[in-house]
Amino acid sequence: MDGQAIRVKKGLEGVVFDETAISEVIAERQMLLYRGYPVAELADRCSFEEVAYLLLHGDLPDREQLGAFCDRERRHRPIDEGTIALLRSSPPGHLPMDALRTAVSYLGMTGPLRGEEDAVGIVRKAELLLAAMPTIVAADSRLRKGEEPIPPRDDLPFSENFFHMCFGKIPSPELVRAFDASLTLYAEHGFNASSFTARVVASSLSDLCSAVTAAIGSLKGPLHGGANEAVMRMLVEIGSPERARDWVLAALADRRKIMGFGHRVYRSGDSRVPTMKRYRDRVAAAVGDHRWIAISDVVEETMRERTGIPANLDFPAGPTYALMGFDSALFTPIFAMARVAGWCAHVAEQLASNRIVRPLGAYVGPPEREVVPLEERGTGPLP
Ligand SMILES: CC(=O)SCCNC(=O)CCNC(=O)[C@H](O)C(C)(C)COP(=O)(O)OP(=O)(O)OC[C@H]1O[C@@H](n2cnc3c(N)ncnc32)[C@H](O)[C@@H]1OP(=O)(O)O
Ligand SMILES: O=C([O-])CC(=O)C(=O)O
Repeated sequence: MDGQAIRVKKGLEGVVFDETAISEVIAERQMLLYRGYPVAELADRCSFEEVAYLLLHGDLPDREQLGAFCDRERRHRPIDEGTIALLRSSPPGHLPMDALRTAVSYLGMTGPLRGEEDAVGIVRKAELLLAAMPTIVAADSRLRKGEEPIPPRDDLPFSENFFHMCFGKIPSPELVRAFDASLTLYAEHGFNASSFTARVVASSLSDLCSAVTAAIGSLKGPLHGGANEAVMRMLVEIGSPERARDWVLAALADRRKIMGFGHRVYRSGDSRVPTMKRYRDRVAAAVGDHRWIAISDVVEETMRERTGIPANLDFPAGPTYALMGFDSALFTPIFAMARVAGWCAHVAEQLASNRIVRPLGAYVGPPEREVVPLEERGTGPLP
């Protein structure tokens, strides 16, 4: 490389990859804006449908626009027999994130989601994915338990309908509101690993379902979206507030990462945590179960004292979903159901001003060497 010193940016830390008008993370103010609007205000004042519209279409909808958007979303909730058959044939004990990834990939071979992309058509396709993903997640969650899928209803808002498809009933408005707000908080977050993945795939002019399939794969990892499930496994393993401090100290002594803590961009606190905690606490009060909060408080206090590393969104979100009755294996698929709005907005933005993503690597392997023919390499029989 012209003899110049190369500085490798592991994990692309601090690298500005492109411009974006979708969201702004202002870490020093613990602030997150979606297209200029503070996410805490969006979570409190808007439905997830309004927020998804904002991310995909660029501004908050008026009533007419929202009505038309919700009509389209409700119309596209049912999934086809092929997708259901695919879920039915998934191996027993499979992970819901694997089922979701496979089903979205399958959708890319079918009907209106098939084919090439342009920045405008992509938003219509995004609406189809937004509508279909909850149906896939709910159907798979029931099939995994040996239960029949419950078809979506077209007379219910997004969050109510998801509860209906998972449980056959809708919980109290308090729980539905908290769930809806959590979707808003999860919907978008700049150039995080999964959104970056979606943009990289889109940059080769691949199709939307390929980009979203890859993004789901990226989200699944415990350093990213998979952390909300890992948080719950940790809280269950700790079991009681009395055991929490020693558990954390032992994990830190083993140099293990504590799930739901730390962030590449926020160093002094995740903008979304205060809002998510507020909803978590309301849900705990509504269901009368404060066990996970009591353990969480000790974990957080011990982390603050020993490392100064603050919690991220996954820390309060995981136990909130558990209190709502969801299996922990569903937490990351729920994250994906929300983040698909952000992923698709990123794919559209990438395509609107595309250049293929192609960074460099600093080669550290063997220097140039001559190829020795196989007959001269060792003495064993030739295959
Ligand atoms: C919605 C989301 O996706 S938010 C992220 C969810 N992920 C998690 O909660 C998983 C746990 N957290 C982590 O693994 C990390 O903090 C990440 C992946 C989020 C960020 O990673 P990075 O920016 O690369 O930070 P990095 O891992 O270098 O951490 C810096 C230092 O803090 C420590 N640290 C960071 N997070 C944690 C943690 N959760 N527990 C213990 N120590 C931690 C690291 O060990 C490292 O210490 P060192 O300098 O002594 O080696
Ligand atoms: O921004 C990140 O790196 C991870 C995160 O919080 C998110 O994707 O919501």
